[in-house]
Amino acid sequence: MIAIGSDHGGFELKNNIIQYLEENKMPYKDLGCYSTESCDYPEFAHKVAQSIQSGECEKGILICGTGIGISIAANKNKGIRAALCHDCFSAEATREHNNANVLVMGGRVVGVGLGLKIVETFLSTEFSNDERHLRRISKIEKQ
Ligand SMILES: O=C(CO)[C@H](O)[C@H](O)COP(=O)(O)O
Repeated sequence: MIAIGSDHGGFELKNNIIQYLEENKMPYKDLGCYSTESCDYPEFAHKVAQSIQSGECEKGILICGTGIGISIAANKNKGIRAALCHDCFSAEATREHNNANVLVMGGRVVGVGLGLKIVETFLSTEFSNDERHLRRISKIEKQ
């Protein structure tokens, strides 16, 4: 299950991603926001983080205007490795190297075409399980 959330700045891209997930029969949970009305991104970062921490969702996708604020907020939650990616190379590398469990994008930064390609790359790339990456991730967890 994929948890997805955004503020008003990411609302449109979130809707496009939801359409992509539905077309590809990928189960998801939409944790808001539900309109373009101005709202506060930490709320949605926290909801997505909680759904992963509880084990209900395996991965998450978060979008705000830039992707910056919502990734800062998401990364304050234990066990959350949220990666702000605006290119496919980073989306692939963050899965392979960091075992990132949340993809973050800026709805005012990327267009729909690139955004969906980044989602596809992130969701289809496995963690390498390499010893050096596991060691580094465990150091993050201890901080
Ligand atoms: O990108 C963001 C946080 O990093 C927000 O989406 C952005 O700050 C919202 O701005 P505004 O309230 O002016 O629409």
